[in-house]
Amino acid sequence: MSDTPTVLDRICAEKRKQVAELKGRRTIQELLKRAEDQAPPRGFALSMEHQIDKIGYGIIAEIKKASPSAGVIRPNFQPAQLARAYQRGGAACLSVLTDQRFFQGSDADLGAARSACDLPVLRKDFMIDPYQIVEARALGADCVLLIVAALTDAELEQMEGIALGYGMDVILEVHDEAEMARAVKLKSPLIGINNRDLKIMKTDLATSERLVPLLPEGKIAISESGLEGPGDLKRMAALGVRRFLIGEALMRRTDVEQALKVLLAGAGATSLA
Ligand SMILES: O=C(O)c1ccccc1NCC(=O)[C@H](O)[C@H](O)COP(=O)(O)O
Repeated sequence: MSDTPTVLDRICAEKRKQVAELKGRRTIQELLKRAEDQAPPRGFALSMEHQIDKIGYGIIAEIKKASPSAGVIRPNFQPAQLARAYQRGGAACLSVLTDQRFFQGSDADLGAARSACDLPVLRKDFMIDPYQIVEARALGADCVLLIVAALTDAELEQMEGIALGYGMDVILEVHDEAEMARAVKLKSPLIGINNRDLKIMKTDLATSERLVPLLPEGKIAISESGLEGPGDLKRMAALGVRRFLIGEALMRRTDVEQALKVLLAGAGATSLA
């Protein structure tokens, strides 16, 4: 075992510093008040259900300017425009990266994207403290993602409980069998299977192929990362997977509405009117 910190270790260490600093600037009481003042969550899981009923796929389309694995992906980055285009293109939900240091995102990106459309929004960040869950709701987020590899069982349970208490949905992200065994003990049915190994930054769709058949009854797979073309969606659909988190492949295209429509049509989606 190497002691060299992985990318995920570095991101989480940085996040701990940021959250400690944020707590000094904005008290949890202020955040709780702001979270209470928000309109109710838009129903993230439900929106995927509806879109699967309508067109056969529930796509979480991601708004991400840059990433540790790819550097800057989309220099001309306009979250509100992208959100509207994704909605027209057939997305069920949005994922908005709010991490600044590694993804060049911001909380303002989430607000701009959510206000520009009717889609439910995942606050895509690295959640290491319950404070960030309250903050996500205070920003208007409809869903949070918890990376099982980054949290203890007690932390997962606590953060999931806070999010579900707000009526938000929770995606529990796993990358191997041991993480999946921990995730399925929690309440949320949404299990995000990340095809990207966050330790070595390699993507392999075989991860979904290996893990999806192990999911217990009642749990729902979302295949995440490295999905590029219609063939990838069909390959996953053969496993029964209909929910996908897709970022880079769409963000690299000038016209993301058209790119999403082409992706869906190529994968056999129906009635994309
Ligand atoms: O995308 C990265 O390079 C990355 C690196 C370290 C931690 C997380 C990372 N990505 C976050 C994501 O969840 C992806 O943006 C999402 O699954 C979409 O992936 P893709 O379609 O491959 O952009």
